[in-house]
Amino acid sequence: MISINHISRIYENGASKTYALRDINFEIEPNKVTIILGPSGSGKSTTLNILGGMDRPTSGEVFYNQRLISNDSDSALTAYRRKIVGFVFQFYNLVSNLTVRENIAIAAKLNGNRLLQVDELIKKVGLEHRQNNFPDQLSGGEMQRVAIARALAKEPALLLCDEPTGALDSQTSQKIFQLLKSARNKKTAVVIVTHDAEIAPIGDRIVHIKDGKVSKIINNPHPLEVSEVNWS
Ligand SMILES: Nc1ncnc2c1ncn2[C@@H]1O[C@H](COP(=O)(O)OP(=O)(O)OP(=O)(O)O)[C@@H](O)[C@H]1O
Repeated sequence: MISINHISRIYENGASKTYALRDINFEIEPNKVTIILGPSGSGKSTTLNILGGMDRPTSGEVFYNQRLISNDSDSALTAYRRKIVGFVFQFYNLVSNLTVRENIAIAAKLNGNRLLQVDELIKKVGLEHRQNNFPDQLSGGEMQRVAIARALAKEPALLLCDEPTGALDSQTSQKIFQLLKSARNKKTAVVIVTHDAEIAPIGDRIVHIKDGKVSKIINNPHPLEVSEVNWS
């Protein structure tokens, strides 16, 4: 579904250059959870931003369903982001003056989805009892569940998650990862960025990034259940 071919990304600030990514290659497929694993500063967020059409590589190509998107115009890239990509960030990014239900409904409406689906989504993330609350009345785990429901309201082909449990305790993290794993399907690829090697084996594919390079790719035909991870 997505091919990343020889991507490099150099940040230039005045005379200084940072080589955030150096010639990386990998594929993302639907019905799979791809984990991008690496230490701080290795280039994970830069990779995710390029996958999500929020940034362009300095060189190399990104294909979505065989179509070259890395040379797209700003408006074409915005359309790709709107139609294809759902984002889940570490710090939720909810609209603070909208309720749980409204945060999800607005995403569903923007994408022309049926209102009925809002109920399904609220149920899926287990927030029926919180649907009329505002974000500042929720726990971190609950806010992240709203963010996931909001991302899923798009029925995205690509669900991109940047350290989705970075601010959460381990018990809450387990529930969030279970939810994210269950989001993959024939149409949806799930990509999760993490620095936590313990979590990586839940992925169907693990892309190790180090110093802006892919150091190895592991295809994992028997991914761990979230409950099998060492959460201590
Ligand atoms: N806008 C920018 N300008 C200059 N350098 C940048 C910029 N964004 C990222 N970098 C640098 O690029 C490299 C990769 O950054 P990136 O954020 O992709 O890493 P990361 O693996 O996501 O790190 P973390 O886990 O700490 O978020 C780092 O050296 C970082 O300092």
